[in-house]
Amino acid sequence: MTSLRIAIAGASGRMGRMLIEASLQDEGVTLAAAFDRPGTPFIGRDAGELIGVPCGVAITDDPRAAIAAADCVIDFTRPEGTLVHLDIARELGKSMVIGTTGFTAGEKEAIFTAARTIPVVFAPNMAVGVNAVFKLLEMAARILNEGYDVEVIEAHHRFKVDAPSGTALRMGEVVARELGRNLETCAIYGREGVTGERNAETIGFSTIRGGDVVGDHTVLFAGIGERIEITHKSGSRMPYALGAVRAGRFLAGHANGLFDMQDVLGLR
Ligand SMILES: NC(=O)C1=CN([C@@H]2O[C@H](COP(=O)(O)OP(=O)(O)OC[C@H]3O[C@@H](n4cnc5c(N)ncnc54)[C@H](OP(=O)(O)O)[C@@H]3O)[C@@H](O)[C@H]2O)C=CC1
Ligand SMILES: O=C(O)C1=N[C@H](C(=O)O)C[C@H](O)C1
Repeated sequence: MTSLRIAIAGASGRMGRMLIEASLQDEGVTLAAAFDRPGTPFIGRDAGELIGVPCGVAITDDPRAAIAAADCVIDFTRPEGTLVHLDIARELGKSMVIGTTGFTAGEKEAIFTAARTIPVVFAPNMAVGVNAVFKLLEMAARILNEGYDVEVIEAHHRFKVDAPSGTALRMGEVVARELGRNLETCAIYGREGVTGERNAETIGFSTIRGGDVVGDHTVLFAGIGERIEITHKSGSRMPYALGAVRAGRFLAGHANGLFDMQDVLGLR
C-alpha cells in the first residue's frame, strides 16, 4: 500500500504542530512537506523539531513547492491563507483538508467551487467526539421541538480570533435544521440592555475567551421546569489532528467533491 503524502500549512501554529505529530505517528501517511508564512522564525528548520523529534523535512515558505510535493494539503491557518492554498491545490490537482474557521459566506463559496475539481473535507471540528455530539443534537432537537429555548455556549483560549467558534455555529445549524428554522435569520449573537422577553424562535450564542481553554461547547435546551445540556470538552488538540489525517486518507478514494467529518466517519 502506498503511503499518502501530506503537506501541512501553518506548520508552526498550535494545530500545525499537532498535525506534524499526528502524521509522524501514522504509518499510513508520510509527512512530505510543511510550510508557513514568510518571516516566521521556523522557516528552514526541521518540522519535527517543533515537537522535539527531527524528521528531515524542512519548513518552507513556498506553499506551491510544498503542495506539489504532496498528495493532500492539510490547512488550519486563517481564511485568507487557506484560500491561497486552495487555489494552488486546485491548480495542481491535490486533495485538501480544511480545518480553518471564520470564513464569510462568499469565502465558503470559493471552497464549494474548488470542490467541483478536487476532493475537499471542510469541517469546523475534526474530533470524533464533537461529530458524535452533532448526531446527538439532531436527536435532541427532534424530541425537544416545542417549549425549549436553545442556547449555544462556547469557551476557547485567549488567542482565538473568530467568534462564535465554527463548531458552535455548526451546532446551531444542526439544531436549526432539525427545528425547521434558518440560522441566518434566527441567531442572536449576545444580548445587552433592555432586550425584551426571549423570542422562542431564536437560537442564542454566548462566547467566552480566556487563558488556555482548548475548546468547550454546550447546547442548552431550556424548558419550564427542566433543562437539558449537551456538552463536549476538549482536553487536547490531538483529536482534531487525528481526525484531519483520517480525513486526508478518506480523500484518497475520491476524485473531487465536498465532504465533512460526518462523511469521513460514515455518520450520514
Ligand atoms: N476544524 C478543527 O477541528 C479545528 C479548527 N481550528 C481552526 O484552525 C485555525 C488555526 O488554529 P490554530 O492552530 O489555533 O491557530 P495558530 O494561530 O496557532 O496557527 C495558525 C498558523 O497559520 C499561519 N497563518 C496565519 N495567517 C496566515 C495566512 N494568511 N497565510 C498563511 N498562513 C497563515 C500562522 O502563522 P503566523 O504564526 O505567522 O501567524 C500559524 O502558523 C483556526 O481557524 C481554528 O479555529 C482549530 C482547531 C481545530
Ligand atoms: O480555534 C480553536 O482552538 C478551535 N477552533 C475550532 C472552532 O472554531 O470551532 C474547533 C475547536 O473548537 C478549536
